[in-house]
Amino acid sequence: MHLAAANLAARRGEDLIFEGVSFRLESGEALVLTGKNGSGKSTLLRVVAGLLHQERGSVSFTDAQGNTLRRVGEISHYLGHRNAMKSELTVAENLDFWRRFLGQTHTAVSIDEAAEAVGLGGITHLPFGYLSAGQQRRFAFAKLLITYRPVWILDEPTAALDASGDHLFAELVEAHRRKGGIVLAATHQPLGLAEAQELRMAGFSHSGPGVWE
Ligand SMILES: Nc1ncnc2c1ncn2[C@@H]1O[C@H](COP(=O)(O)OP(=O)(O)OP(=O)(O)O)[C@@H](O)[C@H]1O
Repeated sequence: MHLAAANLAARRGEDLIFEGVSFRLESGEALVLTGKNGSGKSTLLRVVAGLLHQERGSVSFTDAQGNTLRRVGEISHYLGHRNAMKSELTVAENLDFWRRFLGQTHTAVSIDEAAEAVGLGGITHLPFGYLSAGQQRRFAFAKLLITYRPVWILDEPTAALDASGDHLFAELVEAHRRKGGIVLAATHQPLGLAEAQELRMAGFSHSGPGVWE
């Protein structure tokens, strides 16, 4: 199983944000995107997730049987800057929506188990909007657990977390990797992942002549 990107370029509006980005992640591997604000980390994640069209290049996922899929979003969890939860619904209602939307799999855990896994068992009856920013982010991680997807695409996943949340996040990601999962994450802070590769996004200012033409 592997996730591959070849010679990717992406444009936002009129501007080419990056070009020539390639990587290959095998089962259990993680790639961390770093770089200054505006360097294109979120853009690359969104291209891989299929939420933005690339200007050039390709993204593909090949499963353990050797079948190759171009629509990587179909086998990925995407966690953006926002948590994709409705404030007025309870945590349980939000997670139940996502479980039905994403489709249940035999390897998924229950909503209560997912809440326990993120250290917040017993409060899934509360409206999502009542929770603190860190609690909301933890429940966004719970979404990654209720349906199995081999690829996790995470945009600044630990931004709102305290130290124990950071540790918990690292444990969840490492457990996913031990099961063969692949992780692609953008971050400004260390994520505590073992042997993660790093791709430093340079942004357009380092992309060389001709990029703006
Ligand atoms: N919808 C949009 N239309 C036009 N330009 C955009 C749009 N979204 C982002 N950009 C531009 O694309 C560039 C890359 O943005 P992106 O969000 O990918 O950067 P980033 O590395 O994730 O930044 P940060 O670290 O601040 O999250 C920035 O210059 C940004 O202004």
